Amino acid sequence: MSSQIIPVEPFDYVVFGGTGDLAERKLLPALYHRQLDGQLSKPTRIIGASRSALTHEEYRTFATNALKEHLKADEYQEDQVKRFIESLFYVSVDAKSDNGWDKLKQLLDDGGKDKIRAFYLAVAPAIFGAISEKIRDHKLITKQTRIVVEKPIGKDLASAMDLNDTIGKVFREEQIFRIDHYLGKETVQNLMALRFANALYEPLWNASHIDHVQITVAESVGLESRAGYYDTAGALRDMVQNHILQLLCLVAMEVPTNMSADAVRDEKLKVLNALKPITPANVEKLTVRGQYRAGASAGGPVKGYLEELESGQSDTETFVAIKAEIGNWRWAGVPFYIRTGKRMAARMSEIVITFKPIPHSIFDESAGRIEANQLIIRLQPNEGVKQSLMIKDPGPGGMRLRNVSLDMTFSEAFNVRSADAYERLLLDVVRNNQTLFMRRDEVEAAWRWVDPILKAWDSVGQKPQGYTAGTWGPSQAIALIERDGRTWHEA
Ligand SMILES: NC(=O)C1=CN([C@@H]2O[C@H](COP(=O)(O)OP(=O)(O)OC[C@H]3O[C@@H](n4cnc5c(N)ncnc54)[C@H](OP(=O)(O)O)[C@@H]3O)[C@@H](O)[C@H]2O)C=CC1
Ligand SMILES: O=C1O[C@H](COP(=O)(O)O)[C@@H](O)[C@H](O)[C@H]1O
Repeated sequence: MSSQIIPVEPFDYVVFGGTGDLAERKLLPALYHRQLDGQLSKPTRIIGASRSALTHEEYRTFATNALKEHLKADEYQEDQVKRFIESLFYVSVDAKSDNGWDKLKQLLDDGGKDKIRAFYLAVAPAIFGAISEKIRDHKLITKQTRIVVEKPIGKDLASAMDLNDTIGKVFREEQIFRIDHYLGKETVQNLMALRFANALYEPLWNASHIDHVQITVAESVGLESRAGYYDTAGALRDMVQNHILQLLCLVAMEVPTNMSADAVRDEKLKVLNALKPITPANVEKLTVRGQYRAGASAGGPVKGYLEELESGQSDTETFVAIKAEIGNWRWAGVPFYIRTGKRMAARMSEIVITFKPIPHSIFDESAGRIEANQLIIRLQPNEGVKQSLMIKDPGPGGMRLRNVSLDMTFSEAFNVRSADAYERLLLDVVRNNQTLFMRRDEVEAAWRWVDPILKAWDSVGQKPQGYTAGTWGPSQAIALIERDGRTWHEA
């Protein structure tokens, strides 16, 4: 066990949707990893809850198979798996009936009413309300209870407000943990460390010194098995409304007075409220929608988006690029170029801060071109931070300048495994720390900016442009930034 790992108090985690894809691929492996690192104390219990009629033993078999499939060979350690599996239980409940709820109450109460109790809603948002009400009606809420809610939180402002109202009728805001798994990524937290634990950047972190910011979240995968959900959402709702706007907020927010949940979230909220509106008058200039066509990925040829759909037709975007601006003193006139898409050339997510060029060069032409400094924060792959600097080419050949990078890849620098975002977030719930979770007003403010873009696309009839799978998106996305005399950063 690393000396930095502090065990948390014992807890009961009830995972509604405990037999689903999210539980299988992410939640169970994340909790197992925390045990492996020595962070779970006895008598912690993880209780799967969904309609399927399973015994505790059958659920343990399900979980063992999930760990076998989703852990690396050296992470699957028989003795550790055995210990983990012993902490698993299962209750069959239906959100829409009273079946099973008394059993769940009995199991929880057996663990003690003072024990930390977390309910994770890894189910479709349509049953968030029904489950919340059952939790209340069957008196499962104790002083130590929190609820965790997965995305999507709505498909527009009105539905997000409805969902927040529904959950808010049962739980207080301090009990509600709205997950955005990007906030649990190591580099995203490092962004705050970089900005607020160094004297170096903050004085330069404004429109006087920063030329522009780029945020790219590129995926090489396509729809996988999520066509039903994705085709009703699209890239703007699926990635921009939540993950990308959260990244933008962390880059752009003022310095919070401390790391408390509300201090950080107050500052993020101000950024969301300061985003300049995109309207039918400017939407075609400021946004690009794309949809992938047949092409190639690392594994060989891949189908186009429409061929993956049963209906064979759709105007849903699988790519979006936006030139956003923040209307405040710190960021006036600094464009934030954002882009995200599926079936792009690589899985690559990064934030690039490009500083302004030096105001005057004292070097003659033989020194070569002086490039603007860039700070690159890599989310994936190879999480890390890179700072480019101009230096003199070594040797006696005169003053020739070269652009070099101070490059730090966290896993190499610290020789540690990069933990999955869910590992951090699941335990922040236990620790009752909401700093990396979205507050209601943030989610709604994000929709307040996104909704008009969706409406503007409809109103001007802006359809997605085709792009070949395995590329960086439609040519119009390149034009979006090149019109301003800038280019997308090439990883
Ligand atoms: N999968 C992922 O990677 C991600 C998922 N999410 C979100 O997480 C949520 C769950 O997703 P995912 O795991 O993929 O979905 P799945 O469809 O794989 O799983 C749904 C789960 O809900 C249970 N369930 C369905 N109806 C009821 C009911 N009436 N009462 C009790 N349990 C019920 C199902 O079990 P049973 O049939 O036995 O009842 C199953 O365990 C969704 O909101 C999704 O958008 C968010 C980010 C990523
Ligand atoms: O929330 C989502 O995120 C994933 C991308 O997450 P990452 O951690 O693999 O970068 C995306 O594939 C999915 O469509 C979206 O719903």
